[in-house]
Amino acid sequence: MANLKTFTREEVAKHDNEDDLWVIIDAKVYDLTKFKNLHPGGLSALLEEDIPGQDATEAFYGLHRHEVLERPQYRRLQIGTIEGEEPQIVDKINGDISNIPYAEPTWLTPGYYSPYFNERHRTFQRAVRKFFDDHVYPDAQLREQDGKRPSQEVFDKMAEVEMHAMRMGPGKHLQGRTLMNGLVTPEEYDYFHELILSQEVVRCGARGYGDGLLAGCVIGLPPVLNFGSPELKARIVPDILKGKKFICLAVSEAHAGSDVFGLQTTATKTEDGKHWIISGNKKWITNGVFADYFTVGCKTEDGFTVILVERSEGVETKPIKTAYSATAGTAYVTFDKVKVPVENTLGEEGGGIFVMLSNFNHERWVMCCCSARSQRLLIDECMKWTAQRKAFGKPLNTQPVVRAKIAAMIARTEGVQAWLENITYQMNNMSYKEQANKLAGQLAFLKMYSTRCAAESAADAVQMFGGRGVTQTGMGKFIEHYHRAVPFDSLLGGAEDVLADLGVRQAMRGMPSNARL
Ligand code: HEM
Repeated sequence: MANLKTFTREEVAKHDNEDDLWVIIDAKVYDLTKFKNLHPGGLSALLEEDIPGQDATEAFYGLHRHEVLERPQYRRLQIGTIEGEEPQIVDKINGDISNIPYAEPTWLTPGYYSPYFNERHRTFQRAVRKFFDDHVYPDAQLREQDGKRPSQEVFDKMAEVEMHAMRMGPGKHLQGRTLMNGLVTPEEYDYFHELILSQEVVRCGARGYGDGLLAGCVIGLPPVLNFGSPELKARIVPDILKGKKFICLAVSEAHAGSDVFGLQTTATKTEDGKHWIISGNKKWITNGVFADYFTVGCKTEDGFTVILVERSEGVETKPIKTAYSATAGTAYVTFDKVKVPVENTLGEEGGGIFVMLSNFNHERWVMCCCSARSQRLLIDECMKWTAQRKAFGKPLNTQPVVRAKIAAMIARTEGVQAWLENITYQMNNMSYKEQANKLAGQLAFLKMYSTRCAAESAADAVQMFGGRGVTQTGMGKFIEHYHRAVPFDSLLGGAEDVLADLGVRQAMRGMPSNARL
């Protein structure tokens, strides 16, 4: 921007035709003469009577995201600014808090208080957000499009600040590590820190990439950490937490999803009792395409057993095409007589249900963190869009029906986050066993409720964006993506109806036998 000049509006007005075409956008002057034939929106749009030589700010923001002007190839088109005027619309600043009302949870909104988050959490949040904006967001936008695995540099950067370890939650695995360059100690790291981390991941607005960013590890590694032998852990965990090796959870099958007793993958012992022989298939396995390790639910003589399988002879993975990007590495996995040492058994033989159940609460809570945060993106997008987009001569947000949709969206999002923070506070104060007893129902309800809210808000957002809400590029690109990907959240970790029923059955078990109306 070294050669920018200043112009008066009168000077700009002289460049008002096809061969000499300038416009003003937010006090910046653009020369579109050479660009006009390359303009993706066509030449005629630039020659409408109120555009050449004039202020096109309103017309531009009704049709383009601000990020268009941030792209280097378009930034070059700016030749100057208007004398005595300052641009009002700012570029994205990495690490910034959104100033759009309700686009951040209250604890991040200036002037509000929180009983849960302290200054240390806030410092941590600022660093994590800056980290994601600097190192993850650009990769997310690329990979969600090309479907390749998240870049190794991103995994490496995350490992430098111990993010892979932090995403496993508070616990022994953090001991001796320097977390986020020392901004939080392993002893003080709590579930609110983890909530922050999980929620910042989601801000990339790229759902497949979010899962590609080692969601498989978040659900597949805890059984190893909690139930693996010390030797097994010493051998595989360090490389996984460094982002060099990848692990996934392989439970659901073509034959059975939530119904673990219906699983058909079998593990039988060799005659000498030293190995398992595993055969069967697993479906919808997040990160399976690039995983080195598989935490596998198997049918065994004693019932259901969880076994760690390493990628080896007889293991094959094929990508499954889903509604979101291949960057998540969603796989169909087949095990054909795979030989696995019995030392890779996680927990007791026949005790797989306990291993799985102990994982479910944390897994569902992480999903709630993500779902709650992702709904903020809808608010951010819809508040901006309905303010800058005009229909029938007025901004969309002058229509009561649009405001009613936004109201419902905000109310749902605030409700979900408040409930989530309450549960997180319980988790910080309960033992793991108490959590299993008291929070399974709460989390089942919250997850079911959150994903229903998300789907309703996504559908409302599409209505507000119209055709752009179903278009993969341009103004509505995040809405289209969200609306397409939101069913994932409603299925992972248990379908909504299954979770709802689980919660009610738990509540029924807690009914006092002498209760009467
Ligand atoms: C610096 C100036 C401009 C640049 C760099 C630019 C760039 C672009 C780009 C990249 C697109 C593709 C859609 C997207 O990615 O959002 C687009 C679409 C479009 N642009 Fe521009 N544009 C500029 C100015 C204008 C102006 C002044 C108008 C006049 C109103 C205009 C009208 C349109 C229209 C009608 C579309 C199609 C929108 C759609 O498909 O929804 N553009 N422009």
